[in-house]
Amino acid sequence: MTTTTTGSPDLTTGFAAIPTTIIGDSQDRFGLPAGLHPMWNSEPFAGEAFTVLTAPGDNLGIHKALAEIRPGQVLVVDGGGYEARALIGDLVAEKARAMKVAALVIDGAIRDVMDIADIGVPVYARAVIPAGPWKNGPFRLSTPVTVGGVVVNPGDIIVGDADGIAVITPPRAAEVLATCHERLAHEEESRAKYRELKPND
Ligand SMILES: O=C([O-])CC(=O)C(=O)O
Ligand SMILES: [Mg+2]
Repeated sequence: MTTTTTGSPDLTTGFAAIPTTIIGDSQDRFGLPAGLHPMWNSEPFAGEAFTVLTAPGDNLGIHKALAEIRPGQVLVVDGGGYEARALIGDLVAEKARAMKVAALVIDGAIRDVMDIADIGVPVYARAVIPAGPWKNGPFRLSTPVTVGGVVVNPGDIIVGDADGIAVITPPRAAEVLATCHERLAHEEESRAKYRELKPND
């Protein structure tokens, strides 16, 4: 079954300026995939999820997804967390850049990591390994998936920064974004106060 609910572009853009830590804290510290890390020092991003569920180590579905994905969307791939075979490399990253994809979030491994940094598409994954992918399927597109233990539905808002990934469900997005702004203001107050502390205060 496919569930597609779309967040408004304004809300999605609004989240790009919010740290993933604050987003997590603003939704009871849920919605934060574990084990996926930025593969290079990319800029923060936010976009809607285009999901792929694939057999571990097989990227046929990723190629099919890149023919359908829209500019600004985030390709979210449930590869079952398999780390022994890369699901993408520089060629897939080149394709993603051409399609103006906001980022690639891979619950699996990648390769060609140096070239990917040059290409400039943010990529989050579990591991780097030279072994390449099979290209046989099976796969499903635009279906609910799990990445790093978090369910991602097509159209969920995906945010990434140096700390990792946050997932926001569109029906809660406006409320979560408002809570994020409150928390940012509160943290700024605490930060200012702590800066004034002297030893033994
Ligand atoms: O062979 C593949 O599909 C993965 C890869 O190395 C690339 O995308 O450059
Ligand atoms: Mg390659």
